[in-house]
Amino acid sequence: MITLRQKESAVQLQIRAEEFHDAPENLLNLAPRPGNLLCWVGDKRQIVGWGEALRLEFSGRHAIREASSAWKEIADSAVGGVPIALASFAFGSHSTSYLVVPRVAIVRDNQGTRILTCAVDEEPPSPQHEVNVSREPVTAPAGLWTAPGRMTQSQWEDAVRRLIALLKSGAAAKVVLTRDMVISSATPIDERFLAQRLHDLYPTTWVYSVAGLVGATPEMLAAKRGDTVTSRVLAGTSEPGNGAELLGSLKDRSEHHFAVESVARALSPLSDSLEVPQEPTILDLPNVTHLATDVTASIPNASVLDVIHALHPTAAVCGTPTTLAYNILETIEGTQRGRYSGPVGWVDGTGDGEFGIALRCGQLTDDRKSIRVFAGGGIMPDSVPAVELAETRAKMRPVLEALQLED
Ligand SMILES: C=C(O[C@@H]1C=C(C(=O)O)C=C[C@H]1O)C(=O)O
Repeated sequence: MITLRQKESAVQLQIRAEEFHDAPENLLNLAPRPGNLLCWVGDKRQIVGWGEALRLEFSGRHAIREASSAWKEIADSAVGGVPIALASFAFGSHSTSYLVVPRVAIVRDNQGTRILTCAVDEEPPSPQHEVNVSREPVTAPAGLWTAPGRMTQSQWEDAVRRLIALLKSGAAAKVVLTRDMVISSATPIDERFLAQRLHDLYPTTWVYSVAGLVGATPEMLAAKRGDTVTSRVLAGTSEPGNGAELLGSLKDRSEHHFAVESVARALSPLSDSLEVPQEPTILDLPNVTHLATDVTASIPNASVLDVIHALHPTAAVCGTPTTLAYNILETIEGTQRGRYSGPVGWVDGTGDGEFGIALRCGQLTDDRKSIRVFAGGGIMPDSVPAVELAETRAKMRPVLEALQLED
């Protein structure tokens, strides 16, 4: 595996691509061992990869922009096929972002299932051989326990109270506040198990695993195919089944409006045309119900990485106005979000790809014996701290349920 840090992209990717005849229904089962699963599993497209042919690391405020130009250079000089990478970007400028080209990737879309193998400056491995290697059995973790993260639940409620007071004094209109908790395990957590459970329990989400960040997001930051970009904005949350109440709630409608506005404002300068529905719809998930708006744009001459660079961070995960909200959340929340609430997804050599927002997820430690789970919610001047706390608990539920833990 070759790791490159910012601005070094003079490598040549070599690719082998073959049809995968008789591919199994479940591609996640193919990953041979825990520790290096790379995946993006949605209903229309599934990418399951393992091993790293190339890893690019970025940090600082321009991580996404730098990744975009590095990837373009690498993709343009690739030989043997169109490469694919999975990537996960930090929410803020303090943490590291990753773009990884899997050594082996199985890609399923409406054109069928393919095996891609990839290497830098050498012949890639045989695709057929790689899918027939022996596999370690997938294991459920045993002996799990939980502990608070940076704040206990009641400390977090206090932080929400302080934030509400600030918002009432006019410091910002909306700030998204995050909470974390830590799940520890006596045995290493197999991320193939976690990803499979998330997919089974939350089949309408996109399940991802990149460099130890594993989750199931319902929020599409940007999907780009040719010139067409779609973005699914979520903000405004209630218990499952309470869609009608959400549609009638002024607080949730304003919170949602801020998020849609931030996406429309970011896409507008790049777009030939932009469609923003007037009214939100309802997205029902097993753990929560959200207000949702699907924005569509026509954006020529840009890769999906350029589009997410323009979009991140949206008001759905940061707040309004962006810079004020960002500064406030850094002080009050104090949680190192890492790559939680940053863009996560895939990009191919043509610049097409899909990036969700890394929500409903946890970050595994290197030894996989613990996972830090994150969830947040948009706080408005009229928010109720106990309701916001319950919302974060519901948003943490996917990872807890997947690990067979109670809240
Ligand atoms: C911040 C999270 O979710 C975001 C915040 C929402 C809200 O405040 O209503 C809804 C969906 C997401 O955009 C999370 O899941 O951790």
